[in-house]
Amino acid sequence: MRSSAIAVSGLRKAYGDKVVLDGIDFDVAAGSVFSLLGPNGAGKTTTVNVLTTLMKADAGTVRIAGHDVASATKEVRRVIGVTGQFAAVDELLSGRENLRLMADLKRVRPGDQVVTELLERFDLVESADKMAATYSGGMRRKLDLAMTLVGAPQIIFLDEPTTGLDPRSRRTMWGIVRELVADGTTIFLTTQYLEEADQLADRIAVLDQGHLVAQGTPEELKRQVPGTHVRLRFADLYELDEAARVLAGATRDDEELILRVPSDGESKSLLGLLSRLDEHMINAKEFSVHTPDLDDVFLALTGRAGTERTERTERTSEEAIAR
Ligand SMILES: Nc1ncnc2c1ncn2[C@@H]1O[C@H](COP(=O)(O)OP(=O)(O)OP(=O)(O)O)[C@@H](O)[C@H]1O
Repeated sequence: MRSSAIAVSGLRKAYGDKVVLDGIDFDVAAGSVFSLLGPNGAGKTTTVNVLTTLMKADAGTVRIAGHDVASATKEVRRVIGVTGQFAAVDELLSGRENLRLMADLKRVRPGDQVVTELLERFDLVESADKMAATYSGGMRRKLDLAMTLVGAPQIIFLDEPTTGLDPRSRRTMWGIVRELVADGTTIFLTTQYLEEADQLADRIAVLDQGHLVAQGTPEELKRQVPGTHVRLRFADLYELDEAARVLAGATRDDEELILRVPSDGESKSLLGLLSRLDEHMINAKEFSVHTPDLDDVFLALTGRAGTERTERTERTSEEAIAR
């Protein structure tokens, strides 16, 4: 069995009378990616702050590489790297100077060599001597992460590393995370993006209103929600009624005019389903086969949609209004 890089037990934290973490427990195996998933304000940054010694917990214990965060702050700081939502990058320095400063602070030798390697690894060589203020958001995040890697920490905390990044920069970040894990680094990643956790994490914990409402591998979490189904959208309630009568075992959403029909998703079953609708002269406006994803998990666990879906829905309705 792999040793534990992070062990959290009974962690509690409140701001005044607002309880943000209400006794949470989890364990992260060394060399794995653990993702803490939760909507805005769920307490992800608070968790990172406690785990990285920046904030004291009200109760509970946290061990990082075996060291207690409350009593062995120095030892903990020696083995971790932290990339926060608010980048530690000094805008008035160049990328190279920022890295050099970090290498000096951490007394990493030979500093120049480490800096050159990181600039190359993060594809920042061309802009290395430009002021960081001129960098794009994606470049700044890369520089921030490169600075975190100076001194090769065993355990890295990434607090929403891709929030606000375009899809291409997000994928670059994912690639870097995968490389780090391949080298044996442990990653603690917070994210609002279900897809990100699904892509990167060995284990996921879902934080909601102070509690971890689920923990497991992405596959285990997906198993907690209804399986593959066909989703049909109709023009009006009359068509929905008709379809619901014809297709046994379907569940309906009257507001959205949607019918969900359990299915294995194979072409033969789909053809059968469509033929039945056609025989009864029922037309579906939309037709899709849906395999459960982490969005469904979040919805099933918390009764609310995940952030990505909320954004997507808002965008769709804005687009609809614009049209
Ligand atoms: N220093 C503070 N004093 C009072 N309340 C705070 C403080 N820091 C955070 N909070 C509140 O605690 C809750 C959790 O905040 P936290 O930043 O940990 O959430 P988060 O999951 O990281 O959210 P986000 O995705 O928006 O970064 C929020 O409601 C926040 O407003």
